[in-house]
Amino acid sequence: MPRLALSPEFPAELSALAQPVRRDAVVAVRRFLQNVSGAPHPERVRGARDERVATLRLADRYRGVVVRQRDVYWLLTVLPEPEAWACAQRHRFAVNSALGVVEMWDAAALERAESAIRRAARSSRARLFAEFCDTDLAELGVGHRFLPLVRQITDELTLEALEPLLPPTQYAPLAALARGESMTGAWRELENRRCVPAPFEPAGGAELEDLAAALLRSPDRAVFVEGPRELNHVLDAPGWCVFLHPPQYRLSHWESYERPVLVTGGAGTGKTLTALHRAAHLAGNGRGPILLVTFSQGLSAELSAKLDLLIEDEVVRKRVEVGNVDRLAHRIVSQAEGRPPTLVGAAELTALWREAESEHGPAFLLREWEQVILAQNLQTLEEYLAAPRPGRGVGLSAEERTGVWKAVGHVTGRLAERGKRTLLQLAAEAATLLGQSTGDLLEEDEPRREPYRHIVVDEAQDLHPTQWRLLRAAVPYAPDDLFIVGDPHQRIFDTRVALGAVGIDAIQQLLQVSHRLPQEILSWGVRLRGGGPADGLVAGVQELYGFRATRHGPRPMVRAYDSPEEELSGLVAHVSQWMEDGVAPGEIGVAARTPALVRDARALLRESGVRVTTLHGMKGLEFRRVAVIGVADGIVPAPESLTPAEEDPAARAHDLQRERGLLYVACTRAREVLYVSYSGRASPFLPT
Ligand SMILES: Nc1ncnc2c1ncn2[C@@H]1O[C@H](COP(=O)(O)OP(=O)(O)OP(=O)(O)O)[C@@H](O)[C@H]1O
Repeated sequence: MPRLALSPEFPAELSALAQPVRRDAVVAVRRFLQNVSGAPHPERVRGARDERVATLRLADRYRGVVVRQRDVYWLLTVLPEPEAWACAQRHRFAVNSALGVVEMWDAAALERAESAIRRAARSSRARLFAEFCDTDLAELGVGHRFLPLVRQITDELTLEALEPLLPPTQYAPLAALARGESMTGAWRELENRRCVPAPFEPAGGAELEDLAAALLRSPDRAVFVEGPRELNHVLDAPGWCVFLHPPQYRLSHWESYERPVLVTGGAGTGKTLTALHRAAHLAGNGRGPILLVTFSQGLSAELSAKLDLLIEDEVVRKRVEVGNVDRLAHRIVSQAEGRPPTLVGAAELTALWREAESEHGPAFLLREWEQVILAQNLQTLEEYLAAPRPGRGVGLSAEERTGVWKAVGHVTGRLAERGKRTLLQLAAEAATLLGQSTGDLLEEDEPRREPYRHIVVDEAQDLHPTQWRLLRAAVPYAPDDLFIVGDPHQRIFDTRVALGAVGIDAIQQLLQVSHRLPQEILSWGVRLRGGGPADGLVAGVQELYGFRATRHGPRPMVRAYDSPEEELSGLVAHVSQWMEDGVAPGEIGVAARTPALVRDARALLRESGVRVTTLHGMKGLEFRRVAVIGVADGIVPAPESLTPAEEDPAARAHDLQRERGLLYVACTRAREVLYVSYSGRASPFLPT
């Protein structure tokens, strides 16, 4: 029986074929896999640069290109016959000598580039890698086939021009050396291309010839399918279900982490996908129930649907509960009290703060309560008097603090009398309940402190310290207890907490390549965000430096209009054009800062079926094309959400940063096209 592996390009190319061709091709691949009569035979290709390459006739005038070694077949692509033969002739394959992963490159194109580089090198004595001997380069996996070419490279620009032609595992360490990094730095770059953590130590040349073993070390490039069911899954599921990029794969499939893990990374670097795959991986191991939490109910529904696609086995899928922290808190408190808790509304809460007759306003008091008192879980006035007040710009004397404490006492007292609570109070109570011996609560014979064996957290940047305490209490300290992903630059709420401060001593990992954004939107977005550091999650601050994309696309369109009416007409015209271009309504997202603008845009686009939401509502979503409207001075930042500078300048600076983050989040949802508009004066956040 042949062993069949598919490349990530194959399902995508197959689905682009006309339906009858696709159907025939699927049948042919299935027959080939099962080795039954009518299965296509591998046919050698005359003039192929690599003698292991063959083609399979998959449909009338269509062929698959395969690389064959013994009983293993790696199916790369499906193309009309002439193109399939040309593809088969052009490519070469090898095993990287440092990582043991598979490499593939267009040798015909590289040969042409090589002769041009040789000609150019004759007129220059400079050689980019002169200071590195062959042994150094070999240690970095630079293959003997590439070495003569590498020796001719005179400067960094020539190397950059070769990027699309070289296998990434060849280019990455060379680019690092060219940037002036040490051998260690170059090795680190190379290591980042590794999916499977086990080191590769070839004992002899045989391993470098073993393509099948190399494919097993390259799950980003090849997936083995055992039978028709698995084949269908690979062909039908979205690409991200099957193929992860090396850092995503490594992080999500790591056997076991001794300590909690925090993965940070810019917009579209695959944090959510990594979290989903980690949850699926843990579920597959079956060591106990898993909670996958995210910020909101809406996002948890999206995550749940994605997990359904990712995990086929129902039993395994049932091991993962998907939810948000508020719901978890609600459930724990309901179970303990025997009935659902009643929540207080925002207007009632504001009225209570007013009633407290403090010299400070309701907004100030609410922040002080949430950001200082609840955040640090302060239980007594003495604790409050001694507590630091990070992020609060106005100092409070002991007398003033006593006044605030009294106001908080008034509000919490009234709430208790009315049997009402805020969501954060609920989270705090749930954490306390879990901290007690909760045998009764969880209806267990054996008292235990937690309902989950693993917790995976998405959108971690916006969780409040109280919510972190709840999560910490909901999973015992053990290997693989917490796997957390987030991006401090996308924070859109007021909480900033270093995980260490809430008892989560996490190992930090970074994802740096955005697979959603084209470079043009990413660069513009980074300028919009201010490029400045963000704090929270990790101790200290985190920079956006080093964040990059792999694709190019059009630059964001920024359009100025004379009036709000014209701006809305402009929006409708653009959205209509996109739909005429063939973009499905579900692939278009429209966002604005204010509910009024959202209402107006919704009314105009009602028939179209596109999603229109607030900037907040864009969190965690993704669209092919995105329009953000009303990015005008006086709307973004929203004046009413800014603390007056005279009241608290530090809080105002935080507010501005949060508003910036909000716009950044909305703009970085676009996979292809970003359109931004305003009427009147542009928002001060827009890059010039
Ligand atoms: N391995 C992959 N295969 C296919 N597409 C991918 C892969 N990784 C990332 N992408 C693309 O990038 C998008 C972003 O992934 P994901 O939502 O996981 O990123 P994120 O880091 O959580 O983003 P954000 O923080 O901006 O919400 C995916 O929806 C997909 O389009």
